[in-house]
Amino acid sequence: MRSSWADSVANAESSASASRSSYVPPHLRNRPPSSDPPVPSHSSAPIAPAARPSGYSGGTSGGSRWSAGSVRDTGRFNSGGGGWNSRTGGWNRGREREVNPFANDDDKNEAALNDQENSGINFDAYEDIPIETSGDNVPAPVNTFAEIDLGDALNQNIRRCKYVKPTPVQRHAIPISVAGRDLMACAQTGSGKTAAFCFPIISGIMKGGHFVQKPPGSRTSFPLALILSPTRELSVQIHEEARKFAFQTGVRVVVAYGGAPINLQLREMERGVDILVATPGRLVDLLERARVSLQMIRYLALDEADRMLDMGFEPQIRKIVEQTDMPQRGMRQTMLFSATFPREIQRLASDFLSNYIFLAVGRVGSSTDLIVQRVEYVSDSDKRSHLMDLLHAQRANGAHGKQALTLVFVETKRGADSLEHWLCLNSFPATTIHGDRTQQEREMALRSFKSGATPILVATDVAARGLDIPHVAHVINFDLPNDIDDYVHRIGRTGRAGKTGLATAFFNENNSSLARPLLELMQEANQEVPDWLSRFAVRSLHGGGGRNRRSGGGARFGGRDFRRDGSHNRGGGSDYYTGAGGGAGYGTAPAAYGGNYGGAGVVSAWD
Ligand SMILES: Nc1ncnc2c1ncn2[C@@H]1O[C@H](COP(=O)(O)OP(=O)(O)OP(=O)(O)O)[C@@H](O)[C@H]1O
Repeated sequence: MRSSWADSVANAESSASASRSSYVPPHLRNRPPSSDPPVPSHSSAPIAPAARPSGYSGGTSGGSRWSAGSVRDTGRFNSGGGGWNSRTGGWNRGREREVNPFANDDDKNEAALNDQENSGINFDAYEDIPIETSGDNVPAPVNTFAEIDLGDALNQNIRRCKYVKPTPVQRHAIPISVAGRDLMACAQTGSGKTAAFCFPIISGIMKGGHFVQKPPGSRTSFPLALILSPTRELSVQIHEEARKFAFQTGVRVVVAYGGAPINLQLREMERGVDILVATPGRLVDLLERARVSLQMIRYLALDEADRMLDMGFEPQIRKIVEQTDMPQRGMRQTMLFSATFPREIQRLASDFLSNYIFLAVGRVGSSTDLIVQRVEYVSDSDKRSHLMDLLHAQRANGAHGKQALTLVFVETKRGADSLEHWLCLNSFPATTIHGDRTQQEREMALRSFKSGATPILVATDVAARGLDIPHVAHVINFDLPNDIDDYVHRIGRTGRAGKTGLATAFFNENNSSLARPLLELMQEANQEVPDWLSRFAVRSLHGGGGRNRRSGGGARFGGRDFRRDGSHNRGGGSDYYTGAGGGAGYGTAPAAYGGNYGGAGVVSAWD
């Protein structure tokens, strides 16, 4: 497990001195020392520097400071000699030892072996999931990892991770990406999307031999792949996973995110970076300091892509993708992944993609039926005592402690602190994660929760997406979100990788607008819907409420590629599915979309 940056600071001196003696600059790692400037290999790459359109790198003198450092280096790259593409043995061929990312997993692996943690994934739960693909010449799915030539080292890591066979999204997405195609993929929470975008990237870099490193003397790094995610914790998690997948492949993965000392991250990057995992804010900072150039990017992955392209992030992402030296679409491979993909976001996302394949595993925006969903009518003033009842019942059932973590979502940061305080006063050890806490506190809270030391985590939406925390048995929506897709992500912190989970929501009049989408979502997942919720849904419909965007819609399997809707390139009109299953009233006003992000006192911890 990754330690917090505070730990890193504490360890920095010792590790720095330990590594100093054995440090080999990246550009010298796998070949005899030479004075030749480095030249990247483009042998099988989809992009050649010469083919890059002019102008996008801002390559004029006095141009954008974003690319100032890299423009100079472009010339150096292009003018150098060859011999740089023969790095196959990875870290161990150099003098620097690669830290074994599985080392801390030894105990966990033992336990996993016993309870068959990963190999015991309940694949039957996924077998009858409907799958939709659209686009030109969609590569055929595979049934086993062995059917795809991912490379020996990566295959070995897949075995180390105890992934016996690919999940449905992996079966479809990996062959598509390995074939070099752009992809917009939507698959349920906890269904293995991280590996679905990491494997093709790692394998592609290994096969291409494109181990570009920065030219000697340059302080600018030139990653080949960029993985962006909306939160610091998710970036850390993707980095941890990717490091496992990339172990001994020669592919080096580095993470950069806000709230942590940038110098440590810069130092890591200076040691070489093939895959950069980052939050957008920190990446912009690195670009502005000219410490990273995106001109060698051949793989771009956006995790939680719909969040990355919503109102809060879209300008930053556009800046990163369209106004830096990153190769244009078609010249790089772009992969977008999420469990939810509203149609209007699909439309925005298509700006970043070229001749892409759309993949939906399950209905777009649906929740998995591995999660038992309960909704209870609780007035605001009763919420605390109701929560207490639930927690007491859990404790009485012995369902508390290390094997059963409870994640409680609230609306505001202040609300999170106050609920945590109250829980602790009532002898329920709790901690919080939200945007007003320092990054060190956030990481400590997450560690304490994961370890079971503090089995209740009170969180704002900063913990809603992507976090893969084993043993979260219960997600409680103490305050429901305004948006049904946020609900889908929140409850998706349980019921992951084939395991079952429980989600309880406290509903009252203040959540009326969510009644209808919630009811539909629950019906679709074969959940028991209380009569009173149906009445709320009907009332909200007649009263003009229930206006809540849906990711898909449709009676049986309505999640689909927006391109299939004949109206997709018509200007104006509703951007929202109405759904064959009686989705009338879902066409929310554009102003409402994303309106719950970043509002005063609401969610502000997005990085
Ligand atoms: N083929 C596999 N076999 C067994 N376990 C797997 C496999 N693929 C992924 N997993 C495990 O499943 C869990 C969920 O994976 P992951 O976090 O990638 O889900 P996700 O689809 O990205 O979820 P979210 O939508 O919440 O971000 C992880 O613990 C991961 O290690």
